[in-house]
This record gives sequence, C-alpha cells and structure tokens, in this order.
Amino acid sequence: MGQFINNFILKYFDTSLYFPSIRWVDILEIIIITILIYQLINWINNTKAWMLLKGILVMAVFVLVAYLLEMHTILYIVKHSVTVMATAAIVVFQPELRRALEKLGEKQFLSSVLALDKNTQARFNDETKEDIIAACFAMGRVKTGALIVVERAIQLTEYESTGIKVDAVLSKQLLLNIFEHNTPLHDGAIIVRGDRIVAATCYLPLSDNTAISKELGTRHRAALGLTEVSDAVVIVVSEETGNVSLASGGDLYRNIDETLLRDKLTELQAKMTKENRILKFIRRRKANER
Ligand SMILES: Nc1ncnc2c1ncn2[C@@H]1O[C@H](COP(=O)(O)OP(=O)(O)OP(=O)(O)O)[C@@H](O)[C@H]1O
Repeated sequence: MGQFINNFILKYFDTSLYFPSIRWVDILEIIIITILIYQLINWINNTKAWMLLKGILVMAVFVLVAYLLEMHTILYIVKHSVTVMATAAIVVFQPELRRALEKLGEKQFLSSVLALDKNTQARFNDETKEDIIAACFAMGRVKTGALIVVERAIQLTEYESTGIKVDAVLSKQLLLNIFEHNTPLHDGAIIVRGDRIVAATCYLPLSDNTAISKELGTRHRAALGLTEVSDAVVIVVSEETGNVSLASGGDLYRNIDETLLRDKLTELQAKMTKENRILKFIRRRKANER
C-alpha cells in the first residue's frame, strides 16, 4: 500500500513544472466540454440514469477496495464482465438514450438547418390564440380536462396518427365541444396546426422525469413528455383543479393565469414568424446559388 502511494507521487508529482501554451481552440474545447458535462448531469438528474450512476459509483468504490487489497479473483470477474455490463446498461437505458439523442436533434439551430426542405411552420393567428385562451379558462371554471398541442416546426404526424382526424378550423365552441365529458373525442389530446385542429384523441408519450410533482397525473405527464421529444407547446386544463398549465421545452408552467397564457402564446407567434423568415431567407439563398 505504502509502495503504491509512493509510486503514485513519484509518477505524477515528482516532475518539473510544465505550463502548456493555451490556444483559443483550447478555450473553445473547455467551453464545449463544460456545456456537455452540464447537459449530461442535467439529463442524469432528470432520468433513471441517476440510479445507474449511483450503481456505477458503488461498483467503482467496491473495485477500488478490491484493487487496494489485491483481491485478484474479484478483479478478474470485474475485468471480464465490464463489456457485458456496458451492453446491458445500453439495453436497459435505450429509451432514455434515444430521447436524449432526439432532443439533441431537435435543437433550434439544427432543426432550422435540417428542416430546409420542409414547408415553413403553420403559424396560428390572433383569433385562434384568443379562442384557445377563452376555451381553456372556460373549461377550467367548470373543471373539464383538456390537452391542447400546438405544433411548431417539428411535424407531429406520428402522434396525429394515434388519434381521430378532425381537420377543422379552431374555434372556442369546437374546443368546448371536443373536451365535453362523455363525448367520443374528449379523451387524449388534440393537435393544432396553424388555425386548424388536425386530430383529436391523440396519444402522447409520457415523460419519465422524476422531478414532476407526485400530485400531477398522466395528463400533465403526457404534456411534458411531448415537449421533451419535440418543439411543440402543450396546454393542459386540469380536470381535478381546473388549473391551466403550459408545457414547453420539457418545462411545466403550472397554474398560469390568462395574461401569462396570452403572453406565452404571443411570444410563440413571434418566434414562429421569426423562424419562418429565417427559413425563407436560407431557402431563397439556396435557390439563388442553384
Ligand atoms: N399519454 C396520454 N396521451 C394523451 N392523453 C392522455 C395520456 N395519458 C392520459 N391522458 C389524458 O389524461 C386523462 C387522465 O388524466 P389524469 O387524471 O391521470 O391526469 P392528471 O394530470 O391528474 O390530470 P387532471 O388534473 O385533469 O386529473 C385521460 O383521461 C386522458 O384524457
């Protein structure tokens, strides 16, 4: 043991001091690595990967003890089972890894570059915005549950196909009618594209974020889940409390009032206009180059 510590000190500390020259690329590299580590820690914190990390830490301590005490049989077993354990971890955490990669691919800068061949996103007008707000708070007052997805650049065709096609102009009355209890379309979510409701009774992916309050059920979890894998914004009206909440980018803004919902939707309209303008500009430049 003493010998080991001695060798360690000699190997790493008994050398002349060395200061490398720092280039701007090194600083860039440090920034990138810092952001990646921060994102990784965030991801680990919000998913089952936190349990995996705790398991790995316990294993690492166990292996270190085995190494220091020279337990050769345990070290032999660990050495030969590392590949199997890594493969098993990838299989077990496949949904989380998939979601993390999907999230990476949906970031604004990537989606705006990769979605160049797509049409511009369908932006909703002020009338639609006011109808959504009025319907949500009217439903909240009588405790009618609702789940409204506002589509943005990422097309939600996959989720649209889980529901019933509607394709109707959005209005307050139509929203109230759809979410009315015991009617055929009230269950699940509706998807809004531009000023139209394209589908109802859609099934959304549930979030497995462990930080969500336990008092929230599957409606809120579904709202959050979709915003974790797409750029959509989802409005939830709680059947239990009548509260209106908004999910966006994996965050849930709970119990918002009319003014805040209007602000959020107006902000969204502005973002969509800006993104559409950028898409049109890049597409025009590409066409000119051709
Ligand atoms: N994955 C899903 N996709 C779409 N809609 C869903 C999904 N899961 C649940 N829902 C909707 O949520 C309803 C159940 O809500 P639940 O009471 O479990 O959630 P909640 O978050 O507690 O909401 P509330 O406050 O309205 O009770 C279902 O009847 C269905 O309409």
